[in-house]
Amino acid sequence: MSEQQNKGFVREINGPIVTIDLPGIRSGEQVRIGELGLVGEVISLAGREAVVQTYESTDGVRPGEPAEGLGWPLSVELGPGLLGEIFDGIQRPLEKIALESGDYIRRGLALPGLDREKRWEFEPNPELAPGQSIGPGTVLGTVQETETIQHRILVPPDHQGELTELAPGGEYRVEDSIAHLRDAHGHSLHLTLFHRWPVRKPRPYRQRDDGISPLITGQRVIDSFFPQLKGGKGAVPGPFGAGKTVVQQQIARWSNADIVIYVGCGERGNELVDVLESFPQLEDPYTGRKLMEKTLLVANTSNMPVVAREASVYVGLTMAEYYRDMGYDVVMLADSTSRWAEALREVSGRLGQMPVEEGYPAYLASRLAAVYERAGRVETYNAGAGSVTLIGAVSPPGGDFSEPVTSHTKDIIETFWALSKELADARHYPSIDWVTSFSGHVHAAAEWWHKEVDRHWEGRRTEALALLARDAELSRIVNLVGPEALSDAQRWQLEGASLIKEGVLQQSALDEVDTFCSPQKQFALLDLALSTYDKGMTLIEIGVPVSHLQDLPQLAKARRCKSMYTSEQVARINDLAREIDEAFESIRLEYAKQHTDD
Ligand SMILES: Nc1ncnc2c1ncn2[C@@H]1O[C@H](COP(=O)(O)OP(=O)(O)OP(=O)(O)O)[C@@H](O)[C@H]1O
Repeated sequence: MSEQQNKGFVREINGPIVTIDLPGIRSGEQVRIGELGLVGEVISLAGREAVVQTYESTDGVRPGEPAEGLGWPLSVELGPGLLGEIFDGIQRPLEKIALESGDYIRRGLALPGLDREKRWEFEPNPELAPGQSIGPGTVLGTVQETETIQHRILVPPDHQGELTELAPGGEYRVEDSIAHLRDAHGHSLHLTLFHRWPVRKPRPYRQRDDGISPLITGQRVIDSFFPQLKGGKGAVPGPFGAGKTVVQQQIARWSNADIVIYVGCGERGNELVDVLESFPQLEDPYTGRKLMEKTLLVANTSNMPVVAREASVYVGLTMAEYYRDMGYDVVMLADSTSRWAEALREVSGRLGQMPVEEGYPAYLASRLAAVYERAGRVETYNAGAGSVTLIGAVSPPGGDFSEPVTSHTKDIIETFWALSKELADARHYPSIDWVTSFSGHVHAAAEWWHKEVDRHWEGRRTEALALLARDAELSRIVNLVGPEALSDAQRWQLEGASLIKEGVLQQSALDEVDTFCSPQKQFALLDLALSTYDKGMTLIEIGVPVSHLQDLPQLAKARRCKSMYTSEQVARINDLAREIDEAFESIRLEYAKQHTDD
């Protein structure tokens, strides 16, 4: 990327959209606008005039003020020092900004994403020697970025040649040279611990990888009912206050991903504050270290215009792809893609483009698809597997899932966790509706579950969903004609469904024991509910009145045992299943005895 800078001037200002006169400017180029040097990006060109979307408020900028092209597209800095950081939508480190300019970001503030002074202990790759040919993905060495994450310093995707020098082990700053290579034209290039990458250009990889590994989130309704694979695309649509943020935070906190990237995109300030305050306190359940050691946050701050949300998703995605290149499994959470789409709407409106559905531009669907397309499990250049799982929250106005962002998202993703207002109102959390949610990964995930947990997993899941569907039908009858109209078998079906709802699907994020549930415990709870239901039904079929079964104290225990036993105490859940068996057996014997006595 050339660092040559072009100068011009501002012609016209229309909110965040600024027209500049700047000969030689290129489409997509990053620019600085006005005396303040506001950050922007060229979105269209007409001769020497360029239309720029600015990521900072243009209040006070006047025609005639200078405009400057930086010579490179909107890019992020990729290198050690990303983890644990909180960036704004254009990768400015928020904590450092707070130190420099207080709580408010001074407009035009140009702070690099990565700390220039910090020294990192670089360990060169012992298998490399000058004279070797190196290319995209070659590991030049490693840096221990945090206690748990080793940062592999890779040759960037657009570099290839002969290694002429590799720095010895020692402390280096991100701008220090750690290797030299000679390219095919004989030019000597030096490589540092970091490089820049344009955010709108997906990072390349060798090929897609079809390996199967579920993203275990510890949330039963997700893992056991609507599973997500690593590298998959998911959406969490939900009406106001139904629990989107909690679902995303639970995934960030408990999932078995190596790296978590949380992009708070246009959500209300207090929700972001909650994330920013709570994350640094959390512990990673897999390593016992601080969760922030494997996490980075991108947050649109309240003084950034709507348009800035657009960039933040690409900034997050590029960093996610970068860690994927190192062979890590990354989860990126975007909260929310609706607010992101509002930025597209605002820009297209200001450009006078023809609105299509509800004011959104015609390219809404293709932009959404292009964002989600960057997720995936891949074979990296250095032959390992890595993945980016992308999960976007969607906040449809009025909870209407037929609106454009939700409906287009639904066509793109593989996993749809639809939150329901009715369930949230009834305090059934997570309020993921088992009727409207779906996962395209069930059969693939079954392979893993059958091998690692229990070969009855897929069958049990289907039985549970069938019972829940039956419950919905029967509840309609009860609403119409009252419970008296139901037979004992039907009442037991309602009882079985309620065992699944309370004992399996409901899971409080605030319950210390139940907030995370291992796959083994998930299956044990599901099996407990269903085997209780099955055995009860055999008793009902020989004529035992349903009330005899409903009164059993063990049933109440089956509803509560998710919070009584931890993931390490699965054996206790199996003990309870045996206790219920014995109780049913004694009812059967007693009933048989009564009938012989009669
Ligand atoms: N799994 C859960 N366990 C316990 N409580 C929950 C759970 N999910 C949601 N809640 C409750 O619901 C409240 C609202 O959840 P949340 O903030 O995630 O909703 P939201 O859909 O993100 O809201 P908004 O539309 O405002 O963005 C939480 O503060 C919490 O009290």
